[in-house]
Amino acid sequence: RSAGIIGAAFWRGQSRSGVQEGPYRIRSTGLLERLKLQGCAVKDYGNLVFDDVDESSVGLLKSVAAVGGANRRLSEAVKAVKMDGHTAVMLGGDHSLAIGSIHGHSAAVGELSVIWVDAHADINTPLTTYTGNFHGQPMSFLLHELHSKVPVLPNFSWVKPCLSAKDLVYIGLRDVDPAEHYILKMLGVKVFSISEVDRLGVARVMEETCDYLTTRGKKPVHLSYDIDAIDPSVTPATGTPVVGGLTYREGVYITEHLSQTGLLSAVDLVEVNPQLGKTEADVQSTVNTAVDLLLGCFGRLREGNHLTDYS
Ligand SMILES: N/C(=N\O)NCCC[NH3+]
Ligand SMILES: [Mn+2]
Ligand SMILES: [Mn+2]
Ligand SMILES: [Mn+2]
Repeated sequence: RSAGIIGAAFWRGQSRSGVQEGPYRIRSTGLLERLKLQGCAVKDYGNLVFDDVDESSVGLLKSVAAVGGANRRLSEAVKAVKMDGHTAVMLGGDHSLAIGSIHGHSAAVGELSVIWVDAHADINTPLTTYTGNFHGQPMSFLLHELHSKVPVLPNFSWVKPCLSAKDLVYIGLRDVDPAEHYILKMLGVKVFSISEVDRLGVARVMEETCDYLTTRGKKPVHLSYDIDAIDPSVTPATGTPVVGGLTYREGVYITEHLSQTGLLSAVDLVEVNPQLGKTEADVQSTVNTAVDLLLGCFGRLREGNHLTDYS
C-alpha cells in the first residue's frame, strides 16, 4: 500500500471558519508517521492553501467562485496523486472539496464507485439548497443524472459529471432535507441510513454495500468520510453535529472492511473543525478518531498487526 497525502485548507463551502485547520491538526497528531509505522509507504503532497479568494455570492450561493476555484486546484492535485500510483488521501476542509477530489480521482481512473459516509446526503442542487452552502451540494455536481439541474456558475465550467447514481452508496444518513430525499428516491440511490445500521448491523451493511457496488464489475472505490457521520459524543469538533451517529467502533469497522477489499483508491476525511471543540479534549477526541479511521483504511486492525518481515 502507498498513500499520497493532500491537505486542503478550505472552509468556504460552509460558514464556520476553522475547518481549514483540519489538515494541520490531523498531520500534527501523527498521521503520516503512524501510516509508515504500519508499513504503508507515504508521499506527502503538502497542503493546498486558499487565501486570496473571491467571497462574492450568486443569489443565495456563498463564495461561488472561491468554491469552484478551490475544487479545480484540488482536482488537478488528486489526479496527479493517482497518476503517481498512490491511494489518494484528502484531508479537509469542508465537504464541498469532494467535488474536486472525486473529479480528479475520476480523471485518473475513469469510472469509479463512491461510498459516502455522512450524517448528511450533501445532494442538494444550487436550486434546492436553502442555506447556499456548497458543502451541502457536492453530489449534484458529480452525478450525471443531476447535470441538467445544475446552473452555469462562475469557476465551475471545468466540472464534468463523473459518477452514476447506481455507483453511489450512502452510509450513516440521519439529517436529509426533503428535496434531497426526493432526489435520492427519484434516482434510486442505495442508502443505508442510521436506521439500516441499527437494523442490519454494520457488518451486514458493509457486505451489502460491497456486493451492491461490485455486481456490475469491480471499480476503484472513493470513500468520502465526513467526520460528522460519527456520533458527536466522540467527534464533537465539527460544524453540523447530529445526535445518534455511528459509534467509534462502527466507524472504524467501515474502514477495516473497505481496506481488506483492496479496492480503496481514494479517501476524503472532511469537516474536522478544531475551533468548534468546547475543550481541547473534544478536539483531540475528534482528531484522534479521524486518524484512526484513516489508519483503518490502510490496513490497521484492532486485533493487532505485525509487518511481514522485520528487516
Ligand atoms: N456537514 C454537512 N454536510 O455533510 N452539512 C451540510 C448539509 C446540511 N443539510
Ligand atoms: Mn458532508
Ligand atoms: Mn455531514
Ligand atoms: Mn454541460
